[in-house]
Amino acid sequence: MSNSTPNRRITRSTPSTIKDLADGLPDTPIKQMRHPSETSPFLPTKLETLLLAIYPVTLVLGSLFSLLAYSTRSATSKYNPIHQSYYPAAGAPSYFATKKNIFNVYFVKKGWFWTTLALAAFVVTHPSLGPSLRPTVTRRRVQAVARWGVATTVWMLVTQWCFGPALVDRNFKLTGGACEIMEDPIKRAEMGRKQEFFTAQACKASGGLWKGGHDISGHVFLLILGSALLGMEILPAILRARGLNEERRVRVGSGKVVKTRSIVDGTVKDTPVPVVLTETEEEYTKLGIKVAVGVVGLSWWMLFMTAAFFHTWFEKFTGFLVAFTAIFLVYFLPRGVPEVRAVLGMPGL
Ligand SMILES: CCCCCCCC/C=C\CCCCCCCC(=O)SCCNC(=O)CCNC(=O)[C@H](O)C(C)(C)COP(=O)(O)OP(=O)(O)OC[C@H]1O[C@@H](n2cnc3c(N)ncnc32)[C@H](O)[C@@H]1OP(=O)(O)O
Repeated sequence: MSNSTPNRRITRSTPSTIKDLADGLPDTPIKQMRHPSETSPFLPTKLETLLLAIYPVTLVLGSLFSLLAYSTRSATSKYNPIHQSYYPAAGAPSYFATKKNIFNVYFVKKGWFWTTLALAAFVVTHPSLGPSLRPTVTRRRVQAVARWGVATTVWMLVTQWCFGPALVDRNFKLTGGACEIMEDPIKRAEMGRKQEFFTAQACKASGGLWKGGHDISGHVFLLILGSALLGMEILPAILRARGLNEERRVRVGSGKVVKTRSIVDGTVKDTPVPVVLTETEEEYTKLGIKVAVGVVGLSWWMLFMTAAFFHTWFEKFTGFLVAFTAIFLVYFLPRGVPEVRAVLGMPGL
């Protein structure tokens, strides 16, 4: 079919580059070479697939580890699904199998803060988004903050507050869960007055047991979403620093699927200019990347530990599924929908 089809929407006005002119022509062999594949823009590139595959592989390996490792089989306490941990904690197979381990308390339980801090460090220091360490507002910085905003909204709705209890708590109740105050008669009476506790946090804080429903793993969700967010943001910068550039596919206003190099529909306005950095700026740039890589690395380790010592297979699977849905919304939907891309942009473009 040629580009002159009457109902095809063409958003460009006057062709200003050779690429623009080529896009206006019928499908010639040259043009077909420029669009060698019409693969869905919603799908990750090969490198992204490989990197994203680390998550399910980590979950499976962690779960297998807990089944096979000598330390878990010989531990004096067993995994208790009601306490959601090895109980009593003193007999847990590893320091990382206890809820009070320092990385859980200060890193995962404050995970969104660390993710935000690492992203902020990258956004203010990396020259691909704006002048290093200067408070200049650039399109790329605004779009990076917009992507963070969407991810933060999803994190909040899933784990913190969704016009009342968070989605994980609502799901827990919908699947038959409830808060059971077992021992303390005063607390039991208090629970009677309040009818019931609606969130896992309120329930546990009152000494109750949050049991009976399906508890989507908040750890798996947060660790995957936070580290993938950082990974997807810094990947183009890391690749470019090594002289590489993995082409992603996007759908442009005319409906065509093209490689990112060919975007000419106005959703990306400027081309990267080579930046010359002072030594200090370069130091900060490297530091920004290092902080992000550090947070990604620790998140991966904690994901592995979570897979090995906490939750059921199904709880980990649903945590993974919800995180991947959010990653799709922030990083893959914009590739296929130009209107969303105009707002959220794409890292490195
Ligand atoms: C480009 C960006 C620009 C930004 C611009 C803005 C301007 C900035 C100015 C300045 C910047 C700096 C400021 C930024 C501010 C940012 C805003 C914030 O983000 S502040 C929010 C901080 N709060 C968090 O981060 C909470 C994160 N935590 C959570 O969401 C939850 O705690 C979550 C999801 C991690 C987990 O919830 P679960 O622990 O209740 O549930 P389950 O994962 O299902 O676990 C069940 C049980 O199993 C244990 N468990 C599971 N895995 C474990 C593991 N691996 N180790 C130990 N225990 C484990 C858990 O501890 C839990 O037990 P048990 O409830 O504690 O009794």
